[in-house]
Amino acid sequence: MKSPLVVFDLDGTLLDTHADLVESLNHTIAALELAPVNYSDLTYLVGNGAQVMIERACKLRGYILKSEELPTLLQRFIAHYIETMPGLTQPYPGLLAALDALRAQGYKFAVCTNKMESLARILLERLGLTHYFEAITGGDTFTVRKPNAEHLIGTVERAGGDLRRTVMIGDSINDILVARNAGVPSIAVPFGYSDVSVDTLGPNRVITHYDELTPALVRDLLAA
Ligand SMILES: O=C(O)COP(=O)(O)O
Ligand SMILES: [Mg+2]
Repeated sequence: MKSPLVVFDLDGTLLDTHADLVESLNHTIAALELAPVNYSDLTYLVGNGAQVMIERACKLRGYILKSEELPTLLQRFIAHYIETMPGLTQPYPGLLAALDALRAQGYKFAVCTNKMESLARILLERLGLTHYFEAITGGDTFTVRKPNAEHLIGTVERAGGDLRRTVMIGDSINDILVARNAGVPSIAVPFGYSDVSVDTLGPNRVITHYDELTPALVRDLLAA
């Protein structure tokens, strides 16, 4: 039988990326002389990748981006973000202890993020976390991305897992929806980037700290 798999979203779930996202995003929109965004704006901006984040930040500042302006801005964001990473980004409290405890019981892990795969890989590598994950997929890995079920299904395949023995954990609507669309139980965390309270998204469970992500919890969700 295949090992049980826990699939993690990245921004706002595994890692608190807010300070660096704000900084690189503000560097990007400064090229248009737009006023900076702040941390609380991220709940609306993050969750669909860098391109959407830039588009929404411009909209928030009353500027409707022309499609031909986007590639240059995206490159500006990517260059700044790569140079900064890992910056102030850190795993959320208790994450590493939870991963170690689950791993000791035979659980495997993967990352399913709408961040670009290359950025996710660089960030996890610079934080020394890559070794935890059997697979890392991003918003540009497949032809579709979260909340499309195929993003999660493809991630589980690459990780050598079994969809029937998989749990998804995330901070926003796309994570709960991708789990539902793929028929996988979900756990929501309230400390990331959701503009609505995560319990209204309909996850199977909400945990407020990683000390609640125990082998017993994952086992219960898989058994249900
Ligand atoms: O970068 C984003 O906008 C979203 O990233 P996430 O899917 O890891 O939350
Ligand atoms: Mg997220």
